[in-house]
Amino acid sequence: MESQIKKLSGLMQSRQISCQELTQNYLDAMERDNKKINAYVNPTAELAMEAAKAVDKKIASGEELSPLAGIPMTLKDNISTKGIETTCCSNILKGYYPIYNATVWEILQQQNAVLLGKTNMDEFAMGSSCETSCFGGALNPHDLSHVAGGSSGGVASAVGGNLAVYGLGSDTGGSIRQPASFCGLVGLKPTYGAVSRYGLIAYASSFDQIGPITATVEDAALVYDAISRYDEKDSTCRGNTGKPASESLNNSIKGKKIGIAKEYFDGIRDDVNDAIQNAIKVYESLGAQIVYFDMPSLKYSLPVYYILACAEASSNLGRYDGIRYGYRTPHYSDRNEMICKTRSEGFGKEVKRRILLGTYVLSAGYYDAYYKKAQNLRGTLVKAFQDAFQKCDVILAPTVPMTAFPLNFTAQDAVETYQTDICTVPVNIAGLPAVSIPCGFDGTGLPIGMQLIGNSFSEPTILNMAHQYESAAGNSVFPRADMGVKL
Ligand SMILES: NC(=O)C[C@H](N)C(=O)O
Repeated sequence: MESQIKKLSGLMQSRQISCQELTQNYLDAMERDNKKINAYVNPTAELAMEAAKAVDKKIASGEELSPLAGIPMTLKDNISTKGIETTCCSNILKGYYPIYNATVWEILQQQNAVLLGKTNMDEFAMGSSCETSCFGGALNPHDLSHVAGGSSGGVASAVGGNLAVYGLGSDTGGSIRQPASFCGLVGLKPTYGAVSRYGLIAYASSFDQIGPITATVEDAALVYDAISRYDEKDSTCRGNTGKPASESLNNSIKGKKIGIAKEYFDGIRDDVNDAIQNAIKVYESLGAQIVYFDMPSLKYSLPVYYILACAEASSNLGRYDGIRYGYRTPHYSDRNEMICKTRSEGFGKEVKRRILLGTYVLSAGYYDAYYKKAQNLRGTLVKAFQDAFQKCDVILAPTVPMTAFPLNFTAQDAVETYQTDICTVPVNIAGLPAVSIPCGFDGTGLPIGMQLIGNSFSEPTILNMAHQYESAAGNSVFPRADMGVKL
């Protein structure tokens, strides 16, 4: 599929459309369609037009610009934007205006990106449907009776509904890949440490990564190349020190080994399985070799993830106390009561559940039984992936065992919802990169996604494999919803 970023950049460079016209198209479409899908929680129309004006000036003066210059885009509402309200879609952060920018936003501003607004998400990124947002969930542009997914549901809803060309989300246990899969998009979760998280509001710091949600693989590669830079402000960040991913997309994949671990397919829906089997055939026709193996330790992924992520969340979210910023309860008699009431009133139900779970697994007496055991098993999973990459170049797996949930599905049973993260959490545990791409539809027309998982810093390889599939499978598996800006 043609890169949307390159196409629009070309139109602006050749003066067929100005950046102000393009941006206005998106703002008009947002005005008309955002109420249908609730993707944006904070549109930034004025700032967008200012940025667009500056881009038009630079184009007129002949300045050489990056392909991302003038491209209308969005940021998940947990990415700090100086002077622009950043809420994590939580009542406790309503009215919070960061005094500094996330590094990714600094980089994109330097590249003359045009921010259309901040998008919806599950509260503090905790959820798989976007429905834990204090603004109500973002809807799936392919079927408004279904969710966009989560937690970066607003980014996926906006890009899938043609209300942004691309967006940045964050992925702790699937939050970029799962909504991308639900909305028929490409979602890249980079290697832990490839992209700076400075200014990303923390959920679970040993898992969180920022990455793009886009309509095509080439777009994902272009955005990844722009943001994967070393940043001294994030001690876990080294950036991508290898070749740009966008330069490897057209490499032949003949002879590449694709690993299939049967555990990834346990309990997935038949139509999802069928779509992936078809994709495997496409890969075989491109000359790739399929290797099958077992990864029995994958079964520990869910408990390991939910124990460690909740433990880290309980610590990270300790900072919301009503003292320094964010919401403060209006009625209290002393400091303790103020903190207690602020947190009880400010956090939603799912966030409270995870803080309680995390505090429990870290408390004396339970630490060894849960937290320590989970840390040890994390090592086992890291090793299982290292062994797997002795046998193959990439692992192919479903992104989610099903397609987008109907509305309110996740409200019914928290544990059942956690289980739907079964295919996405393993790479976060091991710190690996993975890209989700569309590979078909279910019987009702909802998109199905599959993921390609690579070894650390192998983004060029997984994006090359994804791009080759995308080109061979054609537009039929890459749906565009009938709303927003028609390109
Ligand atoms: N944040 C994420 O990556 C989403 C995951 N479902 C979670 O709730 O933890």
